[in-house]
Amino acid sequence: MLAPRSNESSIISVKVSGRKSAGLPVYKRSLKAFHARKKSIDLAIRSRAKCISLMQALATRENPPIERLKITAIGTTLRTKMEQTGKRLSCFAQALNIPFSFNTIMPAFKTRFKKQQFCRNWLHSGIKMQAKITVTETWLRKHRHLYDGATRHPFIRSIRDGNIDISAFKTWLGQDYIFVRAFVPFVASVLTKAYKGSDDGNGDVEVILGGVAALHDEISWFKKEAFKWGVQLSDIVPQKANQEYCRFLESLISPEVEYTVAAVAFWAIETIYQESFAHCLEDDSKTPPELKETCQRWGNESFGEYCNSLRNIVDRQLEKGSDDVITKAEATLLRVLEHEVDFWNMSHGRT
Ligand SMILES: Cc1ncc(CNC=O)c(N)n1
Repeated sequence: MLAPRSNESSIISVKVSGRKSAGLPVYKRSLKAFHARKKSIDLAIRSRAKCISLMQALATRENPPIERLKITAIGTTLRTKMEQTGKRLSCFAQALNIPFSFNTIMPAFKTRFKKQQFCRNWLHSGIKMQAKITVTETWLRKHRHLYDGATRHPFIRSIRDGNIDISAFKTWLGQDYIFVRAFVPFVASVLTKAYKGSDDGNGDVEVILGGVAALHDEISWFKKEAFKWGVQLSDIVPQKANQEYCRFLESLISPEVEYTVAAVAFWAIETIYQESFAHCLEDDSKTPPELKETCQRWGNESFGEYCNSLRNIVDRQLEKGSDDVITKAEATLLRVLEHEVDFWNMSHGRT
């Protein structure tokens, strides 16, 4: 559900969406209501700047004092970006002594039109709109702890903080090359399942084909990068965690594994790298310059959009999946998360 309107006194819900700013009149009207000491108001604010001026206004208000400011950002952009915004706003609220909470929701939209329609309705109709929470959203909330373990691993943190041990990086590079080679037939099998398993009016095959194509370039990149760091790829022996992960991928190639289940694994595998490496590129990161290109490879925005397309595919499939398939798919997600954590541990030399 979208930022539920609270009936408690002085609780203000603010909704943030999109990059473009809402018409100023909406904002002015809301502020007027606020100055008139209405007990509860609901603002549709579409930019961080406006949130900040609102907070400044709230901080100087004495009667009645603000009890809590709740901001819900609706997902029209990348999760990591929204969370960054949340962090900044939270710091600001703290400085102003305003009790503050922030949360994000990311409803999936099938088309750009649907998204625009949603945002427009949302701005104008206040709280009446409800966004349906997707299955992936539910899972990520439920397994937040494990998910964060995979995307904010000490290995990733050490890149981000600029104190990574270069030998650990080289280990990761060599092992990941082997992983990516095993990933290719897996992705090809997802492509086959997409072709066979659905009527594909939604263009799943094309999205997945884009993934296959990118892997070709990725393998060349690994070779080039290995040469740069003096890593001899032909000598690499896959370590235990890597072997187990590759074996897991192979098990998913089987035709008995449903398209939905395999697609969930595919989405999760790509997204974990996207979120992990995007974290190393945030403004306040101290990632060493020589590792920036690696982080860019998975942390860039267009890879992020590709991950979102995969997520939409997965949510659409899950929406019509049987209970049995949904249960299997969730278990598969958990196994991917565990394998990813083990993979980072192995790279970090903590097996
Ligand atoms: C262990 C692991 N997980 C995910 C990825 C990202 N997908 C393809 O490159 C990767 N390269 N390695």
